[in-house]
Amino acid sequence: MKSSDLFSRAKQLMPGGVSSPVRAIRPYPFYVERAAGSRLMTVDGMEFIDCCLGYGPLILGHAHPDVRDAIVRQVEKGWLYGTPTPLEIDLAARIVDDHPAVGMVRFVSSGSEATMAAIRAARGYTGKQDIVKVEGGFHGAHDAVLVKAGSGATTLGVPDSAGVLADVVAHTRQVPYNDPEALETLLAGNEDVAAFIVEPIMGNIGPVLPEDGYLADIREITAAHDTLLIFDEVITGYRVGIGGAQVRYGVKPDLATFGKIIGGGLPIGAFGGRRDIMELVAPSGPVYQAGTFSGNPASLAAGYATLCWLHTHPEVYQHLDEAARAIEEATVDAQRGSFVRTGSLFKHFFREAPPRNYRDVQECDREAFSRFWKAMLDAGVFLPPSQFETNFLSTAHSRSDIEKIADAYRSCLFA
Ligand SMILES: Cc1ncc(COP(=O)(O)O)c(C=O)c1O
Ligand SMILES: N[C@H](C=O)CCC(=O)O
Repeated sequence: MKSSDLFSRAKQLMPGGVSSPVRAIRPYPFYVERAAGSRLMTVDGMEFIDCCLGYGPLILGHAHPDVRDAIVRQVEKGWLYGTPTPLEIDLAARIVDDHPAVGMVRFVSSGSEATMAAIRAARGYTGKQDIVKVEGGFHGAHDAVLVKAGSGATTLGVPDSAGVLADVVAHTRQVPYNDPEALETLLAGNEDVAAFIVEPIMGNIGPVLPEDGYLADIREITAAHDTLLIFDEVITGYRVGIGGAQVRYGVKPDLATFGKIIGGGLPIGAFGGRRDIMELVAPSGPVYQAGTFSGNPASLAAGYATLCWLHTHPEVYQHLDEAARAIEEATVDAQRGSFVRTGSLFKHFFREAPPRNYRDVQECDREAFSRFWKAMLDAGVFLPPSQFETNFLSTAHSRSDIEKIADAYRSCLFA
């Protein structure tokens, strides 16, 4: 069956025809039959260079042999036990060793669960009720954070979701990114804030980068007001380097959340941080958190294989950075717009100056982005289909892939 026919059938069976809203490309999404390395192969016989990479987890590309072998080895031994496994100790130790801010970690099944539980732990620890998030920040699809949420929520025009109780979101305050004064003002006027949750590099409207000193400032401000700082590293964890943004920028949050890369492409999430906070999580403490699939052996195996590979090839972060720079160089003469990149995260914004925050990103010319995105697809490059999502590179992108992506940028931006 062709993609168009599959989508017609899917729409009869699933809301919008998809399992996650960002996938509902118009007029219909392409359906993937298989993937390898940097490529996606569709049921229609098309092949695309993939710069979406499952929205970030696949830093080693599709079906990396080490990760595939680890999954197969695990699956041959069974894939759900409902008991502890040695693997979870290995992965926990890896994450704890790599992150000075993380003394203990709990595995869950998604990034959404991780942020939900981290917020609960912060409330349990502080005894305070409110949280602060950044406008345009995306921390998954649970009630407390679906307020001015980035990602698909903004792309589809529902940054404040229907169905979320007003009483719940009354406890979620907002500040603009890159604005430490706004945070200081808010915390000075509200003593009931348990945590400030922030993507250290905004990945769900961007990337939008932290200005010099911003992360250190918010560390200082939150500490001064007895508010916990939560870094949501679901995208940045192992993406911007081993140790994520907290190591890269040298700022220690109280709690951190992970997902994506730590599962090597299988479902996972984790939250961790200071031991005195994490000790409050059940069964050692009263903050309840649980899950049938938490610490799923196949996900742990895929994640551990991915992190081991990154540890034995630390030079890849430099290579990925150079690859993204090569793409940027292809856009230097762009008549309009701005290119933002850090490591293997990159994006061309249809706005004169690089955005500093959500309000800036919303000024982008979305129609121009849509035309550009379609032209890139026609040129054989699949980018996430929104001005509000980050593009990714993987270690599977060859020099020739990067040249093709750069050529496509050149022709599609100037077309
Ligand atoms: C920064 C961030 N936090 C949390 C999430 C939620 O993760 P998941 O989709 O695994 O629930 C995402 C992505 O969706 C994310 O990008
Ligand atoms: N931006 C989201 C995660 O990072 C995209 C994933 C999704 O919503 O399906």
